[in-house]
Amino acid sequence: MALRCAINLGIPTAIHRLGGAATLSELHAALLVAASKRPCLSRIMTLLATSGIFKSNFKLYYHLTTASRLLVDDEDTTRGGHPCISQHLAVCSSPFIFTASLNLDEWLKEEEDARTAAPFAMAHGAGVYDVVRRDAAFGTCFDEAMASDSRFVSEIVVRDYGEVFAGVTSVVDVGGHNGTMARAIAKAFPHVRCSVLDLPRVVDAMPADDTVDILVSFGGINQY
Ligand SMILES: C[S@@+](CC[C@H](N)C(=O)[O-])C[C@H]1O[C@@H](n2cnc3c(N)ncnc32)[C@H](O)[C@@H]1O
Repeated sequence: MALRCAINLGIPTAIHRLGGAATLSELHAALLVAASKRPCLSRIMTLLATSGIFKSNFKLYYHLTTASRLLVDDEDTTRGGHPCISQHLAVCSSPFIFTASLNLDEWLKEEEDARTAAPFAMAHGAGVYDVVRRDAAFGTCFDEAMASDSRFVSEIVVRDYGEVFAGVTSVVDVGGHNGTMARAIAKAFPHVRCSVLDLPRVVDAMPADDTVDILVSFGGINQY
């Protein structure tokens, strides 16, 4: 929850704009934190420094770490190919997912069978994709989260795991969302013909180009 708070307040981006390290006073000046709540910000920063999200220099300066650099959401970094996974973490810590996670212990005790509801459905009476469809705000956050995750992972896949595609002539990214992964593979390995299969709602919003083939899935929706 402290991490969610830091992302929503824009703390990693503020530290980045202050040169990669910031004092509490500099953060106070940069963030929308009420004056009376400033001591609480100090506690949140201490907690996040203890967890390795930031590095504290005797509580004078808070530095970005490898982890929090991935949370910087700034045009100058994202345009330069710097990955940002804040959107993904925002969904993981959202009320919908948090409430679902409260059912994990009960869900683990149930034997798996066709009637077993996933933790998300236990909490909300509907699956993730039903809620994505009916709750516009959650749907937007979910789409942004998937897009940020794909940008992050696709960069690593093409950079570090290229040998996987040796001898492969075609790939279908099943549940490939907006096609970020398939486009990255097609661009890095032109000998691979790439297709993206996803639900009509997602496919309809997908930018069309001749890099990848777009396939519509009318199958049952996978649920968590
Ligand atoms: C968890 S997201 C993963 C997105 C992307 N592959 C990534 O790693 O970021 C799962 C994707 O599966 C899609 N999906 C769910 N049920 C599907 C189905 N029956 N057929 C095709 N895609 C489906 C969703 O729309 C969503 O884009």
